Amino acid sequence: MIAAMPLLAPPRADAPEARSPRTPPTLRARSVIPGRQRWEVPILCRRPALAHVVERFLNEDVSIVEARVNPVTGSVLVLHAPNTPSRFIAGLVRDAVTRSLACTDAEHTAAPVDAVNHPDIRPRQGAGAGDGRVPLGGSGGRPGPARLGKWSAVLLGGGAAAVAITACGKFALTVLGQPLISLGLAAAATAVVVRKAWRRQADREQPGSREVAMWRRPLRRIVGRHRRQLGAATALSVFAQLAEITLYALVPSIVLVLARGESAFLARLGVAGVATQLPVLVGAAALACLTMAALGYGADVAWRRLGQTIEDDWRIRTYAHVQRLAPVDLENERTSRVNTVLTEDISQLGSFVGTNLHDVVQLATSLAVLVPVYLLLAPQLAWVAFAPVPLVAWLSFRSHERAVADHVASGKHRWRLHNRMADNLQAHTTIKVTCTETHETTRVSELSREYRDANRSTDRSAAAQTQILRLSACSALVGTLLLGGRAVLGGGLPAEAFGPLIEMPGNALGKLTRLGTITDQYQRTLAALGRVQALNDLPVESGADLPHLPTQRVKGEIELRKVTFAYPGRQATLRSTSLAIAAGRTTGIVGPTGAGKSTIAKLLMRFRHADQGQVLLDGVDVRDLGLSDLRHAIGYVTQEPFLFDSTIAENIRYGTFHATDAQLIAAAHTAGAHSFIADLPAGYDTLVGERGAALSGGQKQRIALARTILRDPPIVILDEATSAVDNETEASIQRALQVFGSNRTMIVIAHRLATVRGADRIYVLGDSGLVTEHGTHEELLALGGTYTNLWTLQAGQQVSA
Ligand SMILES: Nc1ncnc2c1ncn2[C@@H]1O[C@H](COP(=O)(O)OP(=O)(O)OP(=O)(O)O)[C@@H](O)[C@H]1O
Repeated sequence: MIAAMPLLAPPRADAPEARSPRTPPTLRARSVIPGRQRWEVPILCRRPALAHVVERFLNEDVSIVEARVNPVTGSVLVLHAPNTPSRFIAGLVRDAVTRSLACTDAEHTAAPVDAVNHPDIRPRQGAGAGDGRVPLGGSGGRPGPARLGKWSAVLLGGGAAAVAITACGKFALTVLGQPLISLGLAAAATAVVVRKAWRRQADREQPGSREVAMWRRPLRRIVGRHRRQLGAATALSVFAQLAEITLYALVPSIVLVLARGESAFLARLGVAGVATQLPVLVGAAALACLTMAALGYGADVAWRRLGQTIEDDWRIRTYAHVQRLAPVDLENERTSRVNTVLTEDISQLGSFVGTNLHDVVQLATSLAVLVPVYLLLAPQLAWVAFAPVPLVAWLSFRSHERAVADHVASGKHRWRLHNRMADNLQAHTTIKVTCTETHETTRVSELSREYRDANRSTDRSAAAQTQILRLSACSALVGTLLLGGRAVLGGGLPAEAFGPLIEMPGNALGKLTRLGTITDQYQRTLAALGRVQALNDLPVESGADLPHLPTQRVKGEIELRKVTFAYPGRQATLRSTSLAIAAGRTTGIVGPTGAGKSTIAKLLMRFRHADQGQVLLDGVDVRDLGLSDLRHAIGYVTQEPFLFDSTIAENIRYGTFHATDAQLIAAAHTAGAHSFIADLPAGYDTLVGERGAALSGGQKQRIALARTILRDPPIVILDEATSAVDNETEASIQRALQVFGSNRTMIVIAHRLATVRGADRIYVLGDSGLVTEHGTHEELLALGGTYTNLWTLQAGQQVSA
């Protein structure tokens, strides 16, 4: 029996990280891909009890599908919905670790975490009777004592404030009645609310946005050279908002004129008598209404257009940059990350400008009007108008955070349901074969019901939050009516000055309710800008400015001189490899899988660079040749060629866009593709589908071969380019290629020795790209080495086949 030990022992001296639970734990991203993240958390290393609690906290979170913590390595694996922002998950991991660490404190004062199924976890003696569950508080899932402490503080603070106001209510009212003091207090309180919310959101959802915000004028970077458009959209927004405020001010004034008979202010302006004043005021209101609608429409269109222009601008610029990146930056999972930046992040920049900036300008205009108007016309009411500002700002942030959490919760259910349905559709044959239709229908119904229930509670809370926000915003209206009415009755405020002020705070506060969303969007935009900028900062392939190499001057003599090369983090693929490829001849390269044959082609095309040694073309190091010229001189056909989702003709013409139909068909003939293309109902106009899905492997290879033949480069590399075609077709392609290949440097990489049999020279590679044999087919057979063994083996296989 394992001896009982403290529930969560403090970090051991030999633990990799010993820190106070108050300092944020160190997290290092190991891999972050949509739907799956792996983090390294040193503090969890060799602390099984802590790791177990972190795992439980994470698995209790609705946004996480599954979490696994390895106490030996301190690695945390999180599986989640692919559309959940990865930063959000990172925040959850950090939060779970912090909360688990905080339990170390809590165990002194409250119920322990528990003695659940883990031998390391035992309640401390006298620490309270655990019920076998982690004490979680409400939706936040925080340990009870922490929440209790927070609420006690709120209650104590509220109580103290109430006592203070009762005790010195008159004094407080007198102080608040000073407009500048009330304005200052409201501004300070709002600043505190915004700052706290900003930090919370930045830490939980968008790490990195704070750093980007430190850049000088991030908005200016986003907008770039479209400042004029920004100015025009801003002006339209400001005037539309002024028209709206005017309308809000005119309506109560009209009612006032009707009630009191006449407006002294208008009479002083020469518009006397209610019969004249009424149509003037109504006309002004109608004009304000029209202006508001027209300018509002103009502003909306201008902002949307600006958003789209910015998006378009960034996308084109970034895409052009991505095209010039080294292939190494676009391999494997990096492609999906780059794709996310090009699509989602750049859309975020555009949509923030297109939708949220409009709101920001309107809010700023409302406050810019509200403050001086109140200070001028009714300074004694200013505190009523300003007091709800921090409260509404706080509620706006809270409701937005809740909305995000709700959205994540329902997103998890939606993801499960969609996954199940997509799986079932793909597995329809299996389901039919196993007669499990009813079973699957039941499973989908259950998931659908869970999703419906999750949505119901999300909808309820969203509706409640909207109304709570409205209610708080309306409190300003009630306060203004109450205190303003009393001031008018007491003679301290002229009714004519009070009328236009009634609706103004409500209008401004209504806009303030969007503050949470705007701040959140701003942070997302900053984080997106950071990623877009990082992509744009990646170095491009060098060599565009190197000496020109006209294709017609290329002879095609290639040499690898003691080349050593290793992919990052791998053993050397080529170790001091040397080989010479004669100009205008056909050279075969054979060898076991992984020997480095394709790597030689990549080095020649400068997709990668040799760590040592040189790759020479016509005696010049390829690094000293113009990149575009070098690649123009080489035609490279791979085993798995890429076909675009268009017609066969367009795919063959890709790169030689002006080729005539006759040239196109001639190339297809040489590649052995014409006969099968001609048999298709739409011939050369046949759509090949996504990545050539509507064609067989051998057909795709022949189209790619035709594409290179049409380009007519002086050097051609066929890297298993005909591996998927049958022997007979390959033999006929080879016959056709003999004409095409005369006076052209051809490098044929193949496993099937029959493919290279006719080559002028064949290199046999061994481990680490070492050349073990070379010569013609006959010379190699005479050697009786590896090549002979392979040939005998393959010939035997053919005979038995
Ligand atoms: N992008 C890469 N990153 C890391 N390692 C790589 C990469 N590409 C290839 N390798 C490794 O380099 C070695 C040589 O690969 P290469 O594709 O050149 O072999 P090959 O001789 O052409 O093999 P095959 O006959 O199977 O096509 C292999 O061990 C492979 O795993």
